[in-house]
Amino acid sequence: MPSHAVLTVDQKRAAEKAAMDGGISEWELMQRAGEGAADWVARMAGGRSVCVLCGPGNNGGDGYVIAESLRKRGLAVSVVAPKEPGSETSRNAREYYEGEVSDGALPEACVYVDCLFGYGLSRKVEGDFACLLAGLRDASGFKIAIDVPSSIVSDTGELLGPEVGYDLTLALGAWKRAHVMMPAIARMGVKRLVDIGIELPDHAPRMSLPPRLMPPAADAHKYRRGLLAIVAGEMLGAPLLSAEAAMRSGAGYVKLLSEHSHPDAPAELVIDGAPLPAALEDTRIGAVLVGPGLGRREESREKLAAALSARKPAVLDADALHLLDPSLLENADRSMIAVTSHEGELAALCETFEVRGADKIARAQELHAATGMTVLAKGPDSVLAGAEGLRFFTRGSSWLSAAGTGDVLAGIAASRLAVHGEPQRALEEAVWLHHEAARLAGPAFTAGQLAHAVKPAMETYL
Ligand SMILES: NC(=O)C1=CN([C@@H]2O[C@H](COP(=O)(O)OP(=O)(O)OC[C@H]3O[C@@H](n4cnc5c(N)ncnc54)[C@H](OP(=O)(O)O)[C@@H]3O)[C@@H](O)[C@H]2O)[C@@H](O)CC1
Ligand SMILES: Nc1ncnc2c1ncn2[C@@H]1O[C@H](COP(=O)(O)OP(=O)(O)O)[C@@H](O)[C@H]1O
Ligand SMILES: [K+]
Repeated sequence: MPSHAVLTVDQKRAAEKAAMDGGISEWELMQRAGEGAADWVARMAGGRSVCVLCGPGNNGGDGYVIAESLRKRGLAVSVVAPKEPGSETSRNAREYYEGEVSDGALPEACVYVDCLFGYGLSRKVEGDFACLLAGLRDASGFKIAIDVPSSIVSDTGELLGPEVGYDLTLALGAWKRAHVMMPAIARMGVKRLVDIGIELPDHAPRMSLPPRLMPPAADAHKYRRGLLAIVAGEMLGAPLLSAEAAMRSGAGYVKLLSEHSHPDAPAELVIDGAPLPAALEDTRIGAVLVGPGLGRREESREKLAAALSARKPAVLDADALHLLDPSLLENADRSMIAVTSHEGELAALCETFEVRGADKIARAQELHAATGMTVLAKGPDSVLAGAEGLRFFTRGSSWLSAAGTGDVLAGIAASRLAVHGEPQRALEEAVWLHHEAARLAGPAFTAGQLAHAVKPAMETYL
């Protein structure tokens, strides 16, 4: 089975070195990479012409192997290489390719394969390389990036040259950080992994895998399936959206803890008006959600304090993340807390807990390390940091960029937490269900419609 590890360049180089120390030559690895990529390119080309752009390093070496493989399959192939190969293995590859190589402008082709630079990109792309990439950006053919798009830094997703939009990106041997980070992923098109048969580190950060959900046990009842208590605050709409999603995500019983009446609340949502500390004493509560619509006043802080000192599995979202501070965490069971923060909330938490990570991945990881909470840093490049390590997700629908979709996510996560009590698993399941609900809801949905689509999304993973 291919590994789902997401590696830094150092980790990838170490894995390749270990394979070579084990007796596989670099040339053998390059042939595997090139042949595996050529299978995809041939499929996409469907007999049409292909142009391969080759750089001076091993990414360029892959390009010559791809070109030769396509040539042998009878395709019309052209190769452009502004500079001669510089490494021994890429020189082998250049000799292996029996066709013509030009160092001129980008020729016309139906499919372009970009092998200028892979994870070895070390500085701004300029001169002939930049001209070729600008030509590629403006060309109308199908564009395939090999390993990492040539203007993108593998470890950071940073752009160091012309911004080309690819249709397909083929990661060789392992996913790299750039394959999960914005803005890089927005330019990569569909992403696929080409297995080159090297062992990858067991405990590396990895892509999240689709969850496998279970129907309730034969002897289930509403409490055993999970009782979720949602703490209501100043604004009524947000916790109701969370509740709509939570009722469709597996919990057997969803309660809104609120001193106010909610005329718009659905009939199946129980409203408990008891004073909050007393309501939270119910030992049957499997999880608490606090934050959506909570407000940021002194009463809001008291509610958050009460929710945390109940020491139950909890999802913290929205206002709760602005109110949270080290003193509030003193009475809490941090290992049972799941946080769903967007960029602004993550920044606020990092400031409160003095976390200064260089990028989103580092911030999520360091916030988890500093607090013990399981942290989901949301967005098109959601990253989850918890006791089981880092998890990355493929990008969800951009229609999720609508008000209230975060309340829906928090409701799903809290519902899953009420079902099994495991924060990292709950957040992972929630992201998948959220993305699937968005896919099923199609374009231009409202947060309420998204919450309703969680029910059919559940079916996908049962
Ligand atoms: N190792 C293995 O086992 C396997 C590796 N594989 C493949 O190798 C790729 C990594 O290869 P790599 O390390 O040779 O780096 P690569 O991405 O080709 O670039 C380095 C070259 O580009 C140059 N250069 C950099 N930036 C530049 C710039 N802005 N402008 C101009 N030049 C620039 C740099 O030159 P220098 O900095 O030395 O001047 C050097 O010559 C990897 O992504 C995968 O595709 C697969 O075959 C599987 C097996
Ligand atoms: N462009 C996007 N592509 C994919 N997912 C997105 C995008 N923008 C937002 N999302 C997702 O939508 C949700 C928005 O949550 P949030 O910002 O808390 O919204 P709100 O506070 O209005 O409920 C998050 O789950 C986030 O990952
Ligand atoms: K490339």
